[in-house]
Amino acid sequence: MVHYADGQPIGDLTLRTLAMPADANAAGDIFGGWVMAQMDLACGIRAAERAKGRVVTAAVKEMSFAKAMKIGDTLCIYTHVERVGRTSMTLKVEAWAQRYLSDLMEKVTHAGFVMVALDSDGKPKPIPAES
Ligand SMILES: CCCCCCCCCCCCCCCC(=O)SCCNC(=O)CCNC(=O)[C@H](O)C(C)(C)COP(=O)(O)OP(=O)(O)OC[C@H]1O[C@@H](n2cnc3c(N)ncnc32)[C@H](O)[C@@H]1OP(=O)(O)O
Repeated sequence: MVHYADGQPIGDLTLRTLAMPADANAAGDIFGGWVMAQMDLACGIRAAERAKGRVVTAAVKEMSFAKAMKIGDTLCIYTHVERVGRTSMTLKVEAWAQRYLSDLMEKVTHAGFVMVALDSDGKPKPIPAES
């Protein structure tokens, strides 16, 4: 049973992974770019499921790093499809750290991602109705 320090996560748990020494600077802080890459992967998974096919990241908005992620923390990424347009969708993404060997979960980062569905030629394609 985990304990959430900053309210409850919004969205569905889409990805979990462990922050390793190779992902950190000399002070043990995990690089923001690594966290962002994991958020991109989570959005790719969630958006591909919704679009039922290939997607790309068109834009990343409102990203802010509220707390540091440390070596040994488990990164938990939650995604929520906030808006579905014609070929694009906007996802709200939250990154939480389950602190090393503890049940404490803290929100470290959040952002908005715009993902676009593509056809096999790499052109934007309409997102199908939800089934
Ligand atoms: C089947 C189940 C599988 C499940 C399991 C799958 C697992 C498998 C997971 C793989 C996960 C990989 C996830 C990697 C994700 C990357 O890392 S992809 C690499 C990085 N991204 C790129 O390289 C994208 C490069 N850019 C492009 O290709 C083009 O600019 C784009 C994004 C396709 C847009 O093309 P365009 O010709 O400008 O298209 P346009 O018609 O003007 O706009 C299309 C839509 O995008 C919107 N848009 C375009 N630019 C922007 C912007 N800057 N801001 C906001 N909206 C924008 C438009 O408003 C429009 O929206 P709608 O009104 O149609 O809803």
